[in-house]
Formats: sequence, structure tokens, C-alpha cells
Amino acid sequence: MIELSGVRWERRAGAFTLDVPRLLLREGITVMAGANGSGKSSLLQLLATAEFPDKGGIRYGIMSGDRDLAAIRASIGYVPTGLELYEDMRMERLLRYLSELKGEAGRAETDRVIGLFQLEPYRRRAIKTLPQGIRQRIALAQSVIGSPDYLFLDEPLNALDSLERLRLIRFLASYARGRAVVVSTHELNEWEAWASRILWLADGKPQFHGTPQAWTSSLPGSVWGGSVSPERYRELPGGNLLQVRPELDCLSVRLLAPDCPGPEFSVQEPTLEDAYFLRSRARLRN
Ligand SMILES: Nc1ncnc2c1ncn2[C@@H]1O[C@H](COP(=O)(O)OP(=O)(O)OP(=O)(O)O)[C@@H](O)[C@H]1O
Repeated sequence: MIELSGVRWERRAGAFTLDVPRLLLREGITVMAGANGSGKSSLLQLLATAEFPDKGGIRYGIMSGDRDLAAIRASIGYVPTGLELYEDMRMERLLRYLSELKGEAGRAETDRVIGLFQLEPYRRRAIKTLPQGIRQRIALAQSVIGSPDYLFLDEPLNALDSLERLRLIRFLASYARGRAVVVSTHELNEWEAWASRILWLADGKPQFHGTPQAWTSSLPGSVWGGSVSPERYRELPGGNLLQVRPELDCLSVRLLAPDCPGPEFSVQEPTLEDAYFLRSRARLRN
């Protein structure tokens, strides 16, 4: 378990403050959501000990950041966004080198993570010659060298194709048994079946932390779905639309509204993403 208490970190000369009075991150996948600039990457940087807060502290089980930094770092895997890899190195050499830095000498661990992320065909390729999705898989592979207890992944699905995205999510779901995995994302629904907890940040502060069930219940509004004609569609309030899909001679519409928008509509189970819209909209209105 990771425990943050009284954490404050000012960035941009105080124009932004990450402010986390208390937060407990448990085993399983914690999926972190929030608007651009809400502080997701900043929080991951602190968790990964790439940066340090101005105030407060972070404990990892019985280890605390100010006393056990080396041991904590040895139990952390981290993928920031835009991780710069050693461009001229061959992929296998890079992973060997990073394995050795993490105290995992020998080929076995390198071979394991190469297999895990289907990187076999790229062993002898220089990093700079590889496409973005493969580089992302290498970034992910380096993070699980030594099977760390804590994994912090900033938008890990970036640049991956749909099969790789699903493969990674499934891998993380099993990896997170007995370990804490924190991921940031702008696509909550992809994690729907796998998230243990949702953490929502706004303006540098956690606004919600709890189970997906709690996230999609007690919402300030409802989600409605129905099929409408193109004429009727034009009458609907545009600001609250979630999804529009053409059908044979009508449009299938999903929208947010406090009350039923018309006889064509029925109330729908909200998705994680719907709940994000409802909660964000309610917050902006208050
Ligand atoms: N290297 C940096 N130096 C100074 N300020 C920074 C730096 N990186 C980010 N910030 C600032 O910290 C604040 C939070 O940014 P952060 O990247 O943590 O948000 P985010 O939720 O991850 O955003 P996004 O969804 O766009 O990735 C922003 O005001 C941003 O401008």
C-alpha cells in the first residue's frame, strides 16, 4: 500500500499546486483520470520519486521516501510520457543495460521482458529506427524488469494498436494481483472491466477515489439513450451529447440530462466515461 499524507508540490512558480492531503493507493489497478493539466503526470512523478514534494511525504508499505529511497526505487517501475530511450542503442542492449542498472544481471530477465511484450523481432534494431508503438512496448518492458511491487504508468496505451492495448490491460490486470499499479488515461472506458479504483484529479486535487461502482453511482444527473429522427435530433440540446451513431433511417443518441429528454429515451447504465462527464460538468457548474 502507498500512503500520501499532506503532500503539496508547487509548479510554474506557484501557478499550479498539487495538493493531496491524504490518499491510500492499494493493490490492483488504480485508474487516474482528469482534464489536461489537472496534475496526473505530476502525481506520477512524485510517486515514482522522479520529483519530490515541497511538503508532506509518501510511504510505500513500511518504507518512507526520506529514509529508504534506494530500496523504494528498486521496487518501482515507471513509464513517463515521452520517455526518451537511448536512440542509437540496439533494443536488446538497452534492455540488458537497464536490467543491470536494476541489479538484474544476466540474460534471463531481459529475455523474459522481451517475450512478455512480443519484442523478439526487434532485438538487434537501433531504437531510433523503431516505430512509436514498438518504442512504447520497450518503455513498458523496461518498467517491469525485476517485477517491481509498484508500477506507475503515464498514459501507457499511447501509440499502441487496439490488440496491443487489450493485451497490455490484461497483462496489467494479472500483474496487479498483490501489487499496486497506477495508470493515467484519457480513455476511462477501456479500463472498465479491470480497474480496482478510480482516482479523479481536478486542479491538482483528488476529487474522487473509490471503486468503479461508487464512481458510476450517486451521479449528479442521468444518462439517456434512444433513437430519434434527424429532425428531432436537431432539437436536442447539443452541449450534453455523449454519442451519436447513424442507424438505418434515424440516429442512435446517448446524452446527459437531469430529466427524461423525450418519449424516445430511456435511462441507461452509465459507463466510467459517462460518470466522468457528469461529475466534471457538475463541478464546473458549482
Ligand atoms: N516540467 C514542468 N515544469 C513546470 N511545470 C510543469 C511541468 N510539467 C507540467 N507542469 C505544470 O504542472 C501542471 C500539471 O501538469 P500535469 O502534466 O501534471 O497534468 P496532466 O493532468 O498530466 O495533464 P495532461 O492530461 O495534459 O497530460 C500544469 O500546470 C503544467 O503546466
